[in-house]
Amino acid sequence: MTILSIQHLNFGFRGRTLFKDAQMTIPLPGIFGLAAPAGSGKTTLFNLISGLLPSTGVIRLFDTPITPAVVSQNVAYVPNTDNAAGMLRGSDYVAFIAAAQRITRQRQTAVLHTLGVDDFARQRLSRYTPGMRQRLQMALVLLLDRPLNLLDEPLDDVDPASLTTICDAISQLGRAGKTVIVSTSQPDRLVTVTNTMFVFAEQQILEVPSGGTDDLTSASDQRFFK
Ligand SMILES: Nc1ncnc2c1ncn2[C@@H]1O[C@H](COP(=O)(O)OP(=O)(O)OP(=O)(O)O)[C@@H](O)[C@H]1O
Repeated sequence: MTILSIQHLNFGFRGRTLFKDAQMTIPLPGIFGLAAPAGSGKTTLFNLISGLLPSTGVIRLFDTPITPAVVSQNVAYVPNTDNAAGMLRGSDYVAFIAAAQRITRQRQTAVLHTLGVDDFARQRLSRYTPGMRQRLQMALVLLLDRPLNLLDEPLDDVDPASLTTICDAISQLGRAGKTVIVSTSQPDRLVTVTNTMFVFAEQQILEVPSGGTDDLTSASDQRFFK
């Protein structure tokens, strides 16, 4: 069963083409990077995979064309946006989602502890640093326990301790047989979790087989990376 298959993807905004007859395939579970400069289409690709944007292409998850039901059963998507529910405490936010998803209190407690979120769970989300916000989001990803996880820049701009903690959680997902796609505009931050990267070049999505960030210089324009 193929995890993700994208064929003949065409998409752009206001006359700017981001993807032109692009393909992308993930045949087996694993951890994958999506390394591209700011503004090149990483968030757009995640929105297309999760059906939030319409495309003319064919996108299949687990051999099934995407529908809201297929996405909600199989995908955890962490967008790279500030949480709108800023007045909520982190613990309330987790409890709200855990109740909707029927996740036990025991599992919540264990996962929040693993991510070190229990240290600041009582604080309001509006006071969170990027590292705290991403650790909380990562805790939710572990709790949701979905086969495909789309993480939009969870490592960019976080403090060193959060970087290590989040990388450990991503590795944990990989060991559990989940698939994770981690976008970044700072590919050096991904090297401890994967050396398999997708990059964008000439409106195509290319897989860089291995070798970490060295290969990115030839596949994409390194000047644009932060
Ligand atoms: N709703 C929209 N309407 C018009 N243009 C958009 C819209 N969303 C994104 N774009 C444009 O599409 C391009 C790709 O944006 P996208 O957010 O997918 O890039 P990105 O690689 O995720 O960037 P970043 O690293 O800054 O998050 C950008 O030029 C952006 O301005």
